[in-house]
Amino acid sequence: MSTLSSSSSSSSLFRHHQRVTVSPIPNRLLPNKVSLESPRNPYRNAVRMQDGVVAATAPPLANQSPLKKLKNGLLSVTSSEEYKNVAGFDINEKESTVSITVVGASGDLAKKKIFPALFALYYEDCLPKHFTVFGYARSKMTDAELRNMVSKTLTCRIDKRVNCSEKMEQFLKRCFYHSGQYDSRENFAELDKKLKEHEGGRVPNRLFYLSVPPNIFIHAVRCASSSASSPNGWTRVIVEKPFGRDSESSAALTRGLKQYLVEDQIFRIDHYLGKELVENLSVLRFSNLIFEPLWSRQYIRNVQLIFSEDFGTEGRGGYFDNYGIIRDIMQNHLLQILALFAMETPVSLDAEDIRNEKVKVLRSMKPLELGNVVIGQYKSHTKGGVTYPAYTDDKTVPKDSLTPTFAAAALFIDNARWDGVPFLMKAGKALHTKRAEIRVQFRHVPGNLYNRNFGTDLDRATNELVIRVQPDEAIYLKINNKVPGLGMRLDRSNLNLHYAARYSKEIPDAYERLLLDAIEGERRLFIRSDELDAAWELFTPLLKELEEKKIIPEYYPYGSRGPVGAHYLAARYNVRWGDLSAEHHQG
Ligand SMILES: NC(=O)C1=CN([C@@H]2O[C@H](COP(=O)(O)OP(=O)(O)OC[C@H]3O[C@@H](n4cnc5c(N)ncnc54)[C@H](OP(=O)(O)O)[C@@H]3O)[C@@H](O)[C@H]2O)C=CC1
Ligand SMILES: O=C1O[C@H](COP(=O)(O)O)[C@@H](O)[C@H](O)[C@H]1O
Repeated sequence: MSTLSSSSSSSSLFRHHQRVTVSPIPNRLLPNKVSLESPRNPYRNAVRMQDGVVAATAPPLANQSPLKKLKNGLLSVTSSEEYKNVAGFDINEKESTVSITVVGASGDLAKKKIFPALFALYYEDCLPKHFTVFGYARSKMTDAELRNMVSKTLTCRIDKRVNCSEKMEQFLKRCFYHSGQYDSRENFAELDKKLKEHEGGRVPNRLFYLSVPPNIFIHAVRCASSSASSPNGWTRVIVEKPFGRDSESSAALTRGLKQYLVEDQIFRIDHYLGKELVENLSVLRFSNLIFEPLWSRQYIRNVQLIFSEDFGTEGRGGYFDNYGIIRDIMQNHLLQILALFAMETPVSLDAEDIRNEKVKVLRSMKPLELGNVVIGQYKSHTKGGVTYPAYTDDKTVPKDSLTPTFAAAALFIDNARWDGVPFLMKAGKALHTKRAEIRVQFRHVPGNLYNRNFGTDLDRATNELVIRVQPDEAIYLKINNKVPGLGMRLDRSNLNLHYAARYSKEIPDAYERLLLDAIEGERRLFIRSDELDAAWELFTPLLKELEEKKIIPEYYPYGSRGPVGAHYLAARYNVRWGDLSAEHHQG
């Protein structure tokens, strides 16, 4: 491992102009754009001086320039100023701290996802040395009551239970609460005072997580930015969806946020981008030779993006009825996956390069047409003596609601790579199974020598790549092979990367990755405002038409496979939904 040595053991590294030698870490070994202190920097301990001062090796903060200064493989500097110039890192920098304020801490998302994710990061030693978590909401609570509430939802990973309860206690001691109104500058100023006490004179960095209903976003941002933003560190705000309900309301939200924040401070979260297999999509495409050459209209017949849940909107009907499944899942989660799937190779893994490519895909797409969409709504169903409710049985949902709980759509990308390839999306609640997957169906083999072995149904013989995002993460490729023996019978088999079998490590929750990224200022997995605008442009005309024409959804029984209309839609493009074929269980 690379080491770092100093010619003196003095605690002040450059006090006497002593010469410091720093052995470089080859660029190729460093992860893309991580900060020195990042837990994702595998060399962070290697560059820590014995006296506790962090001295950076040349990369990653500096570009190639320090390498020019290398002599016998060592970087040589004489002063902190010179060090700062070559390494891009101020060795005398004051220690910093991160305060994470969960706005809406009494709510469902905070309890279910945000606090548990923060604890998991703490357990994994991924949070900075100095950090504090603050809950902020209107509910009256003491610090002890917050800790008690939070403690109920913290869990230890199955594969990592060592010291878990001690770690939980240590984590809870770092959690505090402040009760206040979301539109009160005074209340945020009180929060600011408390944050300062905990920051103890270090450079304060502040992250606000807006885990409140969307009508509160702007009030909270106004008050947080004017009364509780960091004076000399960074201030970032994570915003939860929904980002509006159409182009106009989304643009208004963006304008509102940008009155108080610059784009770089806004972290619009789409938690599907934090899922392991969605993150893996780019690795699969761009670090294997075998996929990218096939990744176009020349070899791909259709792409299917499928989301289903085996439960209804229970408990969230009030929110859901104003949005429906198209806004809840398709316009964000599935469209984001589509953009990552279809984008051209980005210039680099930098956030802006990736987001530039995603925007290009979205802007190359045609807005959805009503004729290419099927909507459904679940109705009550009795099975095995149990009666499952209809969507409209929810007391918070109007009895005559036409809000879709299911939708299927065909989308097209008008560019050279994807011209004519249907991208089919399907999303639904209260279906027979819970699953999210990407299915890529390849074209038939031209002049296939084995055609007669497949009978008349050539679709059965096409290769299909399945990326199962959840549950039971897997990537498998359906291929044709010969059944062993003297005859010539063909079979379908899966080349299967089954994560549970391949890796014993538990897969982190999406919120862990995204929170860590926000703390580190990594924007790659967050939605930029132009991406959001482009996404809404595709869906807004359709959503308006559905509502204006009061299109009646096709009713499907709770727990079923959804409306039959979805099959007709797919058939129009010569597609069969891969998740419904008899074989898909093999995966
Ligand atoms: N829950 C989930 O699984 C998901 C949620 N989201 C989004 O995350 C955000 C938070 O979600 P969730 O925790 O479920 O939301 P909640 O409805 O639980 O609201 C969070 C907190 O906000 C405050 N609040 C609620 N309603 C109002 C109101 N009308 N006026 C003022 N304050 C209010 C309450 O705190 P208090 O009364 O103490 O101030 C509540 O505890 C929302 O934007 C949601 O759309 C996104 C994806 C999934
Ligand atoms: O954003 C949302 O996602 C959840 C599904 O998330 P998952 O990580 O559990 O797959 C969905 O239930 C909810 O309606 C939607 O708002």
